[in-house]
Amino acid sequence: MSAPPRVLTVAGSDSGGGAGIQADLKTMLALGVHGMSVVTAVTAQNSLGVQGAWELPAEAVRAQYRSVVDDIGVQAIKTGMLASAELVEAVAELIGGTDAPAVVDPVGVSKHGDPLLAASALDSVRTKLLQVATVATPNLDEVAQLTGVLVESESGMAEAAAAVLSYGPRWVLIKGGHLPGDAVDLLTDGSEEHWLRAPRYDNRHTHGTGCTFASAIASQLAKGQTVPEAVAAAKEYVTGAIAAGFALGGGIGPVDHGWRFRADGGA
Ligand SMILES: Nc1ncnc2c1ncn2[C@@H]1O[C@H](COP(=O)(O)OP(=O)(O)OP(=O)(O)O)[C@@H](O)[C@H]1O
Ligand SMILES: Cc1ncc(COP(=O)(O)O)c(N)n1
Repeated sequence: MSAPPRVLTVAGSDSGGGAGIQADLKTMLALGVHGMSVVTAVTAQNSLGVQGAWELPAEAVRAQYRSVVDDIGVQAIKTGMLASAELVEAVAELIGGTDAPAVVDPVGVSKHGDPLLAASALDSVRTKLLQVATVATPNLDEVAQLTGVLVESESGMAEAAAAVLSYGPRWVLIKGGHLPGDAVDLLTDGSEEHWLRAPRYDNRHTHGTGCTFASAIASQLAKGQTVPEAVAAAKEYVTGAIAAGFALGGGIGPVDHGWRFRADGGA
């Protein structure tokens, strides 16, 4: 049997299993690729928030990355929580030296508002990490932090996209999930514009949406799709996962990474 495409996530661990490394690996399994991980930080986290976070030394991050890339190889990479300027710079350098598309989710804070990236790392994200991204996937809060552009409606998304593209990613996906109305995102490389629209589900259990979306894009890229094809397929997957999100614990539950298996009556 031939091996499935291989996808690497470089991200933080979410002990609650809804976001971070755990969301990424579940998404990769659901989309039929072989998921691998470089852990950047460990969080003590649940449906109520982040109770603690511990960053790994840059040396441990580099060693995990080399172990995977040098032996197994990767067809796509996804980055999530990178915690500090030192880790952002180390990861940007590693990705820059690897011949695989990279989906960069510039994670800043958790859904509960807990910081997952030091303020002192923002400049490294702007000048080092975005440059090596094939697709950058900021939400509107991350757009504001990185570029100063405040988006209050769909009409502001193109300006936000141009501001992010000025830092060098090939494509940017501006996620409008935090706006009212339909869940609308804009994908552009500065010449093509693709608007992705889905119904908004009135479901508070949306922990992990951003991680899931970015990992789904990386999985589809690893299968050989173009960026617009990969983002369209990933949008369909994340929308189904949000629609099926379920309650766990006393707060915000996770999206359902296994919704397609369950829809088929399996799992
Ligand atoms: N209630 C919802 N119903 C349908 N789609 C949604 C909903 N909320 C967000 N989305 C979509 O989910 C995807 C992720 O967007 P979002 O803006 O939530 O990312 P994010 O804030 O980075 O996620 P996270 O908070 O997990 O980091 C986008 O395609 C967005 O349009
Ligand atoms: C380790 C880790 N990575 C990313 C997120 C963002 O996900 P969300 O915004 O849904 O909390 C998170 N909460 N934890």
